[in-house]
Amino acid sequence: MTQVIPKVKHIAVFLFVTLTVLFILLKFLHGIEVNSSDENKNDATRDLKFPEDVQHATIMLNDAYRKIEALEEKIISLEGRVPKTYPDVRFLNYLQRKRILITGGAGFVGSHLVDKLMLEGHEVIVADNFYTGRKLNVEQWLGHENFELIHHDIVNPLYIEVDEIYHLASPASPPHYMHNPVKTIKTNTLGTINVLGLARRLNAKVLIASTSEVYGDPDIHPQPETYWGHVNPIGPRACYDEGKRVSESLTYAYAKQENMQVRVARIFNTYGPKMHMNDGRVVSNFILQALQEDVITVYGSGDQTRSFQYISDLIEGLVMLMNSNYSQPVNLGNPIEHTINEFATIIKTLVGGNSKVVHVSEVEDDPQRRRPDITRAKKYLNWEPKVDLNEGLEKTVEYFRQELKKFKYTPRNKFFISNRHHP
Ligand SMILES: O=C(O)[C@H]1O[C@H](OP(=O)(O)OP(=O)(O)OC[C@H]2O[C@@H](n3ccc(=O)[nH]c3=O)[C@H](O)[C@@H]2O)[C@H](O)[C@@H](O)[C@@H]1O
Repeated sequence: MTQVIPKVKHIAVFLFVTLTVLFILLKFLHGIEVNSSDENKNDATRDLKFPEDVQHATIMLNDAYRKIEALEEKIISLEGRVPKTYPDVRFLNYLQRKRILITGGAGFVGSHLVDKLMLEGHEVIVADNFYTGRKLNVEQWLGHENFELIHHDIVNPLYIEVDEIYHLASPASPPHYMHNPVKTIKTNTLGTINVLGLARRLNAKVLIASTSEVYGDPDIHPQPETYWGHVNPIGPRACYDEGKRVSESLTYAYAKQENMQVRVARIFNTYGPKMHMNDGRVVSNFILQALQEDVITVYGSGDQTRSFQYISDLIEGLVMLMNSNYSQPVNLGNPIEHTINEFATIIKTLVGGNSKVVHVSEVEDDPQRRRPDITRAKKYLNWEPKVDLNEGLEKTVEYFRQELKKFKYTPRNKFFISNRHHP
């Protein structure tokens, strides 16, 4: 028995020591665990911070993308507005090169004249109030050393130095000139006085753009320049018809009194690319209506007639008249005449599609027949139109087709919304 007790004592001591070691070991291990879980906690905290960083970086990246996109757009728009290369212009020495002012040079006719005179090597200054003209029309010349664009309303005097002046400033489409008849009269009276005054001061040659509308609703057919016309002086078209008649009167009064060199072009219905989508005249209306399979609107019976000339023929005629020695009025137009009904069929056939021709109410004082007698132009300028109606219309249809891709046209509201950003 005495031998058993020490054995038990030994076992108890052994157990005590073992348990104590185990306890210390466990304690130690627990300590490690606690520490390592703290470290994990720190890692976790770091993990929590990381998404914030990513979020922040993403915001910055998106911001950078937006800025790059804006810059790219700006570059595209600048490249579009200021071409790196200009069309080749002829070189003229200082004796041949003229400095030419075109009032209304950003309009339909004016901008085509700009192209011709620039290509010939002259210096061209355009003065336009952008009432119906558009910078877009002369965009290809912006920045060219021979070209200058002035935002100026010719109702106010203009003081510059030039050798020749083409005075084209005036709204020309009936809905445009009737929209603000007083302004139309001012442009054709005060505007013409300012132009003639400038020409007198500079001893410059001046060409005034007049119109077939000075013949009004003619009772002589076709119309020679010697015909005095049949105009209602108080009708809705009077602002334009009478405005242009006064413009002509002023021109010949100045010429006689001040011994000036003047030219007067009586322009008949003209069409072609660069016409405003919202021009409102028959050519642009019918083409746009046909292209969009909308109804083709004939005003009145459609038996009234017009004779249509292509823009390049007119431009050639204007320059030939300016360069001639002939100072009396000259008709510039195509003598091939069509009724408006025939014209609707021509457009329908050319464009195709399923547009219906509808007759709507007639326009007050609408001239019933119009066709130029171009004997004078042939004799004194050796000019006659060259472009066939179908050929000219094909180019014009193609132009409007492209315009429709760029703009949404809403004829009812008479405005259109750009599909692309215009600066
Ligand atoms: O170019 C000319 O000689 C002159 O004539 C035009 O006047 P207008 O001939 O009445 O021009 P449009 O508006 O094109 O009208 C031509 C004919 O088509 C008709 N029309 C016009 C638009 C339309 O949608 N439907 C339609 O039947 C008119 O009633 C008119 O009988 C312009 O007023 C002038 O700028 C220009 O000087």
